[in-house]
Amino acid sequence: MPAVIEINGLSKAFTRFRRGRRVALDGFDMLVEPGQVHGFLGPNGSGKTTTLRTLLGLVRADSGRMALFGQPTPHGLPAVASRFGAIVESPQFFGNFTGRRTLRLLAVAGGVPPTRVDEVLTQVGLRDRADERVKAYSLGMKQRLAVASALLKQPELLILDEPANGLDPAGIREMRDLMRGLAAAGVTVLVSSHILAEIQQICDHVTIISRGRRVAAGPVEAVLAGFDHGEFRIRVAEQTRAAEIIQAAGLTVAAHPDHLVVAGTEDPARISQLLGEQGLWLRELTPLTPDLESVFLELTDTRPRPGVPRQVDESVLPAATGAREITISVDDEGARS
Ligand SMILES: Nc1ncnc2c1ncn2[C@@H]1O[C@H](COP(=O)(O)OP(=O)(O)OP(=O)(O)O)[C@@H](O)[C@H]1O
Repeated sequence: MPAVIEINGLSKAFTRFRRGRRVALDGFDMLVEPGQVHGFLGPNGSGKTTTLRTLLGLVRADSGRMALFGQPTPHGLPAVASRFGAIVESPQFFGNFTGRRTLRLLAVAGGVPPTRVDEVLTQVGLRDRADERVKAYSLGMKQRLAVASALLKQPELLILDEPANGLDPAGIREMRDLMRGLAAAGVTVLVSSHILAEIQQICDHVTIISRGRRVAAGPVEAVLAGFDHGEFRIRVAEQTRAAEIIQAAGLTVAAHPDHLVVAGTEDPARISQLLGEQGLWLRELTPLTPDLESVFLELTDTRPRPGVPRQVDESVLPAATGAREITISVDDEGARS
């Protein structure tokens, strides 16, 4: 079965009047396989929207190859148009139309049976409000209407650019549940977002982009595992003495104001034994497992630094030196390569 989305070496620079060229994509690669809920992460200005717009034929690439369901794009788009739905720009609806009328018109225009309208309204949880005018909808309801419009064709792939943008926590949660439901129904989902905790909760795979290049890709857990340094946070009453004992045993210790970070052993029992033998009792011993946010900040080098103003468009930063790419794939037997 061909990949749902395959992008190789995609490059795009925008030429701005009297302001020179801005490189948005610089040899970007991406692979999305059927059934994945794939998170697409990157700082502001890293090239996410440009990638999606180029894939959908809205922007012309300078170079590189892209395919949707094995069909090269943009030329092959008509052949696969009925197989995917995408919300890449903020959708604009007529405020005076009801949600139901909006979807009915879109169904007619797309040659979709009108019975689909109620199905998608139910799917996105808008059925009770379907006969209200769109201008009375909250932002979250408008987002759902947009998702409903993309679902009319029963797509195999749904592409969502920042679906949680502007939503309150309840709205984000609803959007998350909606995406989970779609994934459970077998829809492949590609979702770009800044909300890393959300991505970590709903996505099984991830691609991280920085300055127009892929810097990490693979199953979320495998990408995180690549950043697991096998550290433990410990709290103990006599911190200085504890640090000396641990160091003397050949482990490494970093002291923080109210805790120590210990590395050099995979076995937490070793730490408690070392300290217990010297009459020191642990108040806390926690494995430090990386989360997507810390991995993202490390890979994209966008961690805020005290006293240093942050540049919000990543594409204007000087290229990071020593950037590494982590690509982790899992073969059919589940073995990592
Ligand atoms: N039409 C355009 N003309 C000129 N520059 C553009 C255009 N579209 C995008 N860019 C520039 O390309 C770079 C990448 O933009 P893009 O919108 O793809 O980033 P993004 O990762 O989606 O960012 P955000 O998370 O802020 O939406 C930015 O510097 C942006 O200003």
